[in-house]
Amino acid sequence: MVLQAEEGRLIAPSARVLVATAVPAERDAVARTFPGEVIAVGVGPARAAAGTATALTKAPYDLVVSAGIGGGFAPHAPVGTLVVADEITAADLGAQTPDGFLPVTDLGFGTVTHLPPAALVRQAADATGARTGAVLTVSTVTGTAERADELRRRHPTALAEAMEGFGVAEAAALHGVPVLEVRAVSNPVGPRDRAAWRIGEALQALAEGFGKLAPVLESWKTV
Ligand SMILES: O=C(O)c1cccc(C(=O)CC[C@H]2O[C@@H](n3cnc4c(=O)[nH]cnc43)[C@H](O)[C@@H]2O)c1
Repeated sequence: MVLQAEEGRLIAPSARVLVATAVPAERDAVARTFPGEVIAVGVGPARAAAGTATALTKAPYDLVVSAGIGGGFAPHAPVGTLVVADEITAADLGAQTPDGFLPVTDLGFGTVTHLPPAALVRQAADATGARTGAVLTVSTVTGTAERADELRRRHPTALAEAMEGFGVAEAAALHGVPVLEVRAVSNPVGPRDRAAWRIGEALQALAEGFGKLAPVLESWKTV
């Protein structure tokens, strides 16, 4: 590790951290309290993967963070809760069969889960008071109680769902960079009620969370 001199002391340089959100409102909420690089890559796993991969080809990073608002699974992740993913799982990447859903890995392809570094997950949760659990990536926002129950059954540790984490994680993995996902809950996962989404409350929780997370992220190193 290269050390920098500051006022006669040797200090480790800050980790280079890239935070990827879906939309500009999320980017601006994170940027209010986090001084590192924050980009809005678009909604959904494909845009997230493409945008993150493009950023990673332009500059080196030590860590990539997928961040934004998300749906929370009741009763463990109510609106306003901050969730740090200990597992980032693509919940709808696979095949439907008469006997149920098969993840793409059961078909002999790719991966459906990325694991953020456990020590970083713990430090992030300790610093922010966030809950830790699986964050699911979906291409279709859950809109019925039946679908929410199916996801709960298939992913018993899931706390939240969103639409970008797995795409960000795939891009990070291709570049050999560790990944983290942080979500502030704006709505319950379940029957669609867009008017009930508490976006302002979630963006505030996201900003406050990143203020507490900043020293953890900046001091985090794999070596
Ligand atoms: O309308 C606004 O002002 C506004 C401000 C910030 C964000 C939004 C979004 O619509 C963000 C979409 C983004 O949110 C994630 N999300 C939120 N809830 C869920 C959910 O229940 N299931 C899946 N994804 C959810 C998702 O990552 C979207 O990209 C609007």
